[in-house]
Amino acid sequence: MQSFIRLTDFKKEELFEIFRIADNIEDYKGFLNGKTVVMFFPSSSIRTRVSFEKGIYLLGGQSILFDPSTLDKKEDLKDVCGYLQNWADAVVVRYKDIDLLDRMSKSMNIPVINALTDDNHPCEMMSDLYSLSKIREDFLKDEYLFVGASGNIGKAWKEAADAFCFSLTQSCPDKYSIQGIENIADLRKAISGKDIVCTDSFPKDMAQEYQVTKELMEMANSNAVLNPCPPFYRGEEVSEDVIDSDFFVGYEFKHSLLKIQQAILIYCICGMQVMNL
Ligand SMILES: NC(=O)OP(=O)(O)O
Repeated sequence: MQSFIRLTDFKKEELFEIFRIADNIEDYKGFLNGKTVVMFFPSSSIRTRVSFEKGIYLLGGQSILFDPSTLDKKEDLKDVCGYLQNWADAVVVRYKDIDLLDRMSKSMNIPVINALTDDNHPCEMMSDLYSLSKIREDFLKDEYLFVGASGNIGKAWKEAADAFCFSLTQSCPDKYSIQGIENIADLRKAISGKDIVCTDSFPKDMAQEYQVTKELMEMANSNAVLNPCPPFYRGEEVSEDVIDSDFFVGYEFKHSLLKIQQAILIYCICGMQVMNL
């Protein structure tokens, strides 16, 4: 078993193995029969939680949901985990502090799967890249642009670029730049030559200057796509017209969350054994 906390904990071929499991998800029917996945999600999560719950149900498993504040008990986390592993086969955690996930992983012999922290969002990145792998000629040769401030989604894109080795540029005021990525503060210059434009909600002082519009997307490479991280806000980081245009990859793009999160659970519970199935 292996936890799924950072993409950079995995070799590229291991991440592609998760894609392979997702491609063949029908072969894993009943994989979670008799198994329980304990999930910690705040009420704000819609997409990640629904797709995890549905994915566990379709694999024959049971999910039990707690609010993440349950992990803030006075009881030592090691003791919570020591008991939990008696009945759970994996845990899925959305929590601000990634250190808590690392501590849970060290305290249990079951996988801990990161469903968003203040540092990253590895399941969402895997789903986006899997979806892109299906619609782009070679998604690793595309030029990626992240429009937004340093935050969990921007850092998640950097982590994904490091793990999969693709080219990523950021566009934001210099004060919001992410260490280790080129920042082109002028969005008009930054978008030129890009294939995949990603956004996150951003601080109010970025709103107008950095709003991705249809006119701006027309300055990117032909066949460029806009992949905003939901929840996105029309009229803030993205214009109404760009969301209603063909540049927006659409709601169905996130359909892959279901398969990919199922594949992550399978991979993490089985580890290398799945490669021999
Ligand atoms: N993007 C994302 O993680 O969506 P939810 O917060 O709705 O799960």
